[in-house]
Amino acid sequence: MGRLATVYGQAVACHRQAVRRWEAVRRALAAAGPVAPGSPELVARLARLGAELAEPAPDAARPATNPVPVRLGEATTLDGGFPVLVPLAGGTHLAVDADARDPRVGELLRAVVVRLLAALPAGTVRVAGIDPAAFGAAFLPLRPLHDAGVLAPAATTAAEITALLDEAERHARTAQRAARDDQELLLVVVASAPPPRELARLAALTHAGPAAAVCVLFAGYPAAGPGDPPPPLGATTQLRLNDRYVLVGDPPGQRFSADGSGLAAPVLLDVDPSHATVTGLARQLGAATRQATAVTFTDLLPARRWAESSGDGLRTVLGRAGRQLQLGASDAAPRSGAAPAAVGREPVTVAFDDATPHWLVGGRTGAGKTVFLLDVLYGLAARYSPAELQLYLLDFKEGVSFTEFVPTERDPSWLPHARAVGIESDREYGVAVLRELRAELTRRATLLKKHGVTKLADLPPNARPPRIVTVVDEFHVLFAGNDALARQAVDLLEELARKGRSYGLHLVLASQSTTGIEALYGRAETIFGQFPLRVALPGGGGVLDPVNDAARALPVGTAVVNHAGGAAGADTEVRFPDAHAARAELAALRHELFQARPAGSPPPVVFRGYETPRLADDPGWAGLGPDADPPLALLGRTVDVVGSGAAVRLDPAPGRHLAVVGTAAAGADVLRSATLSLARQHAPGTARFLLAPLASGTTERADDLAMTLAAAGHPVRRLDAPALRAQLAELAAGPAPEAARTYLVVFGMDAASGALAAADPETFRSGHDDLRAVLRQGPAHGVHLLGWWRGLRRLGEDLGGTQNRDDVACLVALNVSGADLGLHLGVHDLTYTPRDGRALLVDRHDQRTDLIVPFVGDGDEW
Ligand SMILES: Nc1ncnc2c1ncn2[C@@H]1O[C@H](COP(=O)(O)OP(=O)(O)OP(=O)(O)O)[C@@H](O)[C@H]1O
Repeated sequence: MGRLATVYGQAVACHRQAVRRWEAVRRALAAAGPVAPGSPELVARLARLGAELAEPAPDAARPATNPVPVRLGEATTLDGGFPVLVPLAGGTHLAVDADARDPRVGELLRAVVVRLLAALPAGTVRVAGIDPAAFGAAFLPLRPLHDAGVLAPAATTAAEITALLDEAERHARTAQRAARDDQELLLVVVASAPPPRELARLAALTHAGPAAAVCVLFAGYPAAGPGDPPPPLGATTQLRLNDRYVLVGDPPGQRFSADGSGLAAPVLLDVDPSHATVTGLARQLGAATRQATAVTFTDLLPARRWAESSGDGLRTVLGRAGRQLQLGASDAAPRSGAAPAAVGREPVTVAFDDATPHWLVGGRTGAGKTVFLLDVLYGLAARYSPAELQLYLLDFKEGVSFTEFVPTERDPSWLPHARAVGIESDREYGVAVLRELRAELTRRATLLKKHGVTKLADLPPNARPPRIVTVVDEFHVLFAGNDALARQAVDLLEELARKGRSYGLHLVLASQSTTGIEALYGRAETIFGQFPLRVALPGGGGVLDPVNDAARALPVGTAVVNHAGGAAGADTEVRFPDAHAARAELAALRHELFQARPAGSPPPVVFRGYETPRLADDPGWAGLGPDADPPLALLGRTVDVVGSGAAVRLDPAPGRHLAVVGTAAAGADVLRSATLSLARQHAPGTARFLLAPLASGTTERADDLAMTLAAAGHPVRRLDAPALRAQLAELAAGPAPEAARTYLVVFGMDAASGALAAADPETFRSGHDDLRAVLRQGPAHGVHLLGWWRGLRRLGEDLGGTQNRDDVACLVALNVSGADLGLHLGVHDLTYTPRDGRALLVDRHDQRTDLIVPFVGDGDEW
C-alpha cells in the first residue's frame, strides 16, 4: 500500500496540469447542460474555453519533443481508485496487446487521442490512423476531427498503410533535421496491427526519439510468443488486457516498479469521450487550425521592397503548401494512394528562371485565375524594382483583370513596372505586343553579342536590362480563327518561347482551355514544351499530363503547381490568398510602389478595347497648328503597343485622297474627324471646304460640321449631287484661283453615281471622267477628296476599275468583308474581321495596313 501511495503522489504531482486542463474541458461541457451540440451557445462557451486552452502551458511549449501526461483510466485498490496517467509524445509511445476490435481498446484509443489534442495547443498535432482489420471502424466516432483537418482518413489497405508510413518517416526525418520549436506532432494511431514489414517500420518509429516528433499508439501489438518475436518497441508504455482490467507496464523514464512489473494495481480503462466532447474539440481545433494556416496577402510580400536582383531569375511566394481546411468538405479527403491531406504552412516559391522560364496556367472561369495572377504580379512587383522587372499585361476577356495597374480618374496611380496594359484586347493588339517583344529580343541579342555573352544573367549588372514578364490572360483568343493573324501569333509566340529564356523575356499564358486551338495544331508541343511550369486551378487539369489527375476536385483558392511540364508526381498543392478580398492592402502596396517610382517614369501605355477615343482628347489633335505641310487627316488610334495616332497625310502626290468604305454610320464620324483636323492646320481663308451630304441622314452632320468650320473662319459651301457634278467639272478643268486648298467632303459618294454617270451633251465628258481627273491631278493643285462610299463595288466603279485603285491611296474600311477588301486592294492574305468600333486603315503609298479605333465626334473639338 505504501508503494502505491508513493506512486499515486508522484503521478498526481507530475500530471496535475494535464488533469486541470482536461477537467476544464469537462466542466465546460457539463456546464453546457442541455445545450444541443453545435448550438451557438455551446460554440461560444467552447470558444472561451478554447482561448483558455490555447494559452501555452509551460510543459507544452514543445509538444512534439516534451512528453505530455495523459490519463488512461482508474487504478483500483481495496481503498478505492486513483487516476492513472502515462507520458505520451516527446518520444514516448503506448502499446496495447489487443486491437480495437475489443471495444475497450477502441474506447481507450479515442480517449487518448481526444485528451492529447485537448491538452496541447491547437494546430500542433496531426493524427493519422491505421486499421487493416476493421476498415477504420475504430475512428468513426472521431469523424468531427477529420472534418477539422486534424485526423486523416484511416489507412486500411496495404497501399494506404505504405503511403502513410512513407509520410510518417518523411515527417520524422524532416523534424529531426529542422529541430523547430513549433514542430508539429504526428500521432500515429494503430487500431490493428499491419503485416510484419509495416509492423517493423512502426516499431522503428518508436525508436526515433523526441526530435522525430512522432507518437505511436499501437493497439494489437503482438505479445511475444513462439516463432519470430515482434520487433521491440522503444520508450513505450505497454498495456496488457485481461478479462476485466488492464495491466499498465512501466512508463519510459518514470517507472512504477523496481522490477519492471509495472503498476501494481489493475486499471479500469476510461470509456469513450462523449460525442459533444469530440464535436466541441473539433470545432475549436478546426477554427484555430484554419486561422493558423490561412494564407493572407501579407504572406506573399517580402520583408523589404525592391531588395532583390533579377540577375539569375525572378522569384515570388505564391502561397502555402497544402489544401485549405473545409469543414465537412468531402473533397478534403486525399486521393487514393496519396499521402494524408496535410494543411501545410510552408511557403511555396515559384520562379522565372532557366528551369521554368515560362508558365502555363489553366482554370475554368471563376476558378480564381485573376486572383492568382494578381498575387503573382504584386509579389514580383514588391520584390523587384522597375529596373529589374517590367510587365506587359494582356487581357483578352471582358473583365477588369489588370485595370488596377493603370491610372484612372479615381486613382491616378499606376504600377511602375507596367509598360503596356491591354484590357479587352483585340487579337491585333496581342500580335502587336508579341511583335514588340520580338523587337526587344533582337535588341537584347545585339547587346549580348556586344558583351560577348550568351545569357542575360552573364551581363554585367550595370548593362543588364530588366527581365520582362508578359502575361496573356485568355490567350487562346489570340489563336482563334486559324487565319493569317493566328499564324503570325503562333510564329511570334514560338520564337519568344524558344529564345526568351536566355534573353530574360518570360511568358505567362493563362486560359480556360488549351484544347481546340486550331492554329496550334502540330506546333502545340513545340510551344508548350517551353513552358515547364504548369499551374492548374480548379477545372484547369488540361495544363497537366492527361494521366495526372492531381487537379481533380480542387477547391477555389488552391492550385496544383507542377515544375515538370505537368508530369504526374511533380505536383505541389498550394493555397493562395484571395487578392479580391485584400483590396485595401493591394491599393496600399500599389501606392507605396508608385511613390517609390524612379523620377520621370512614364505611366503604362493602356489599350482599352472597349473605349472609343475622342478627337478632342487626342494628343495629336492638341498638337495641330496652322501651316502644316503636308496636312494630316486624323482618323483614330492605331491598335499597337504605344497607341499611336492613325492619320494620313494629304500631300501633292496623285491619289492622296481618302475613301471611307462601309455602311456603318461611323463613316460620317471618320469624315468629320479628318475634316476638322485638316481645318485646324490651315489659317482662316487658306482652305475651303465643300461639303456634300448626299447619303440620307447626313445633312444634319454636314450642317453641324459646316457651322464648326465657318466658326473657325473657313469658307464652307454646301453641295447637292448636281452641284457636286458641276464642282468636279470645274476642279477637273484646273485649280481654283481663290483658294490654296480645296477639300471636297462627300457623305455618300455612291449616292452621286446617277448624277456622275451622265455625260455632258457639249463636252461628252461624264462626271466620272471629271472625278477621275480630280483624283489624279487634284492633289498637285491642293485638291483632295474625302469621300464615304457605302460599298466597295461602287468605289471600284467610280474609280473605273481595280487597275485605277491607286487613284485613291488611302482607305478606311469599316464593315466590309476582309475577302472583298482583299479583292479590291489586290492583296491575297489580308486579315480583317469587321466589328463595331474598329476599322482597317490602308495607305497604299506607305504600304501600311493597320487596325484602328476610329474617333467618335461629339462636337467638343473647338
Ligand atoms: N484564394 C482564394 N480564396 C478565396 N476565394 C478566392 C480565391 N481566389 C479566388 N477566389 C474567389 O473566386 C472568385 C473568382 O475569382 P477570379 O475572379 O479570380 O476568377 P477567374 O478565374 O479570373 O474568373 P473569370 O475567368 O470568370 O474572370 C472570386 O469571387 C474570388 O473572390
